[in-house]
Amino acid sequence: MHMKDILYQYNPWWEEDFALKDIFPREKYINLLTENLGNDNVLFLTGLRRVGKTTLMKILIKKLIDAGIESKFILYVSVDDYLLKNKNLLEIIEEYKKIHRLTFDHKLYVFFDEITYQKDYFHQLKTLYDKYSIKIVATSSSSSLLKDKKAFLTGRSITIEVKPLDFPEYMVFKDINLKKRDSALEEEYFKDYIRDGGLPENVLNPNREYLMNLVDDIIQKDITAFHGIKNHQIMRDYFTLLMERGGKQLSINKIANILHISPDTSRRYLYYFEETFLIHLLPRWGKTNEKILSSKKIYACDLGIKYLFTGDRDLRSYFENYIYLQLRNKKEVFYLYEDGNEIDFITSDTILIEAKYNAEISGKQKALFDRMNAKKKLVINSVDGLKLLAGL
Ligand SMILES: Nc1ncnc2c1ncn2[C@@H]1O[C@H](COP(=O)(O)OP(=O)(O)OP(=O)(O)O)[C@@H](O)[C@H]1O
Repeated sequence: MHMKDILYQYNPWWEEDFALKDIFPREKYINLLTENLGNDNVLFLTGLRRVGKTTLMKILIKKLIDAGIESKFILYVSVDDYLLKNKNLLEIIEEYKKIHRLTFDHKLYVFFDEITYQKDYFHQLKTLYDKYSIKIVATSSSSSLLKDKKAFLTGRSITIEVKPLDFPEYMVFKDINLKKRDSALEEEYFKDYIRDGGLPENVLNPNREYLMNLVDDIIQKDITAFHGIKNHQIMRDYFTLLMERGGKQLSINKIANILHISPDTSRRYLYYFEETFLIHLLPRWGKTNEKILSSKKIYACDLGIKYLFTGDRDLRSYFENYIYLQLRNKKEVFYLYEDGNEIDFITSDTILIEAKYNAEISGKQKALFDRMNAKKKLVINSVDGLKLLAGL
């Protein structure tokens, strides 16, 4: 297949009206992305596989077309396409220029999906950035591949992490509209949300096998194959252990012992999970040294995935995990641990947050809570209480 034909397939709007079917808008992200379309920065979208990055790109493309941008000035390519394996970004752009006889006097909008599949994508992006009047939007499902290389575009790139649907978005996707305030019903729906999680396809059509295959695929393609690890099963076992330890301080050594691997290997594997967004690690609040040496707490990327591995035996742990996901990227966040007592979260601007689903804060914890000099102190113990997070 010629590259020209491939590009035509990826960009149906060059020839016909472009419509998006059965897509729910995710206003928060769309507003944030639209705000960033106007500037020259390279816009990176990261996040877990299947979380909806490509869909957001397509929504942006539709917005541009609806705003009157001529469709030939918009290019979308999935860089991990097998047929484009031997083509670099500059060659793709050259072909695109040829197709539309573009001279680059016009501003172009170029969307590269899964950009990190190109080995030296950052050099190529920099060349494109320096050479043309071009707005580049790119996605990646690996945090570290972006982190290492973004230095080439210092001050000229913005990264937005797309997260699984939160509970209000879940309700929209499920077409549930609680007209009257009904806390009891809301709690029930939240239990459904815990089971389904926030991955769009799984919310629309819940299926354990889908989530299991997704986790397996990420472990297989993005971890074992990518890092040359031969034992796939050990990574599955590792991930199961991580899910079971959700919300707890993680001991790299204990996991190393259980899996019969060295502590160094255990640490390395842990970061592989983190870079695929399958898990998130929360550092301890304190002096720099303490922060580095203390164990981190672990959270799942998605409640549905956590549910797959641990079932519904501890709703409180899901609630805490949910709060972590809401705080993530909004604030720099840590956990607080002092004299054997723990407060779930403290933000860098000293907001204390304790997740206590259907329970009261314990006496010792309360003492620590009261003793801390903090800007705000929140105990969240119900789904209704989650609204307190909106104001942060
Ligand atoms: N806003 C949405 N409304 C309806 N369905 C959605 C929405 N966002 C994502 N989906 C569905 O979820 C699935 C995954 O979405 P998408 O391909 O955009 O994710 P992705 O993050 O780009 O995945 P990958 O990293 O694997 O390429 C698709 O089937 C898509 O239709």
